[in-house]
Amino acid sequence: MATIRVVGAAIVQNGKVLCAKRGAGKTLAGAWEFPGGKIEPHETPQQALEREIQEELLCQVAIGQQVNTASYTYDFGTVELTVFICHLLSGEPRRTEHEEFRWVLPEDMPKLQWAPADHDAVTAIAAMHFEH
Ligand SMILES: Nc1nc2c([nH]c(=O)n2[C@H]2C[C@H](O)[C@@H](COP(=O)(O)OP(=O)(O)OP(=O)(O)O)O2)c(=O)[nH]1
Repeated sequence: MATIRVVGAAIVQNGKVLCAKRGAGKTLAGAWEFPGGKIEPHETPQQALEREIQEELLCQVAIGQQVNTASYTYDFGTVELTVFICHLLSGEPRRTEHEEFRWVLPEDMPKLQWAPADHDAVTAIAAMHFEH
């Protein structure tokens, strides 16, 4: 099975990170994730992330430091997830497909039930400190 290349945004505001709960009826329903999605063949990871955030959260982000890339094999295929630290440029994130949004302090993020591909990124971000 082909690898599914995915990008996720850890959007930071006031020292907290936006965590998003996947909606019912989707793969990995109810799991927490970073907003984002699949990278199209012609896109860089950053281009894909800008597009996905615009489409899914109806706002614009500045993409910063790459946190990590990690792979996890689900029953439907292998997801290769790259996570970036992002900041809001304009607009406020709005829910169009997620069940819930939560702004969470980095150290509290590991308490949520994350999609398995996200665990290393969450551990890395949990050790970071952002300006309030
Ligand atoms: N956006 C996002 N996807 C993630 C994360 N962790 C993780 O395993 N995934 C998986 C879920 C999906 O299988 C795939 C991302 O595709 P997508 O965001 O386009 O998902 P989707 O629900 O629209 O598509 P589908 O898989 O339900 O067909 O990667 C994450 O932190 N963010």
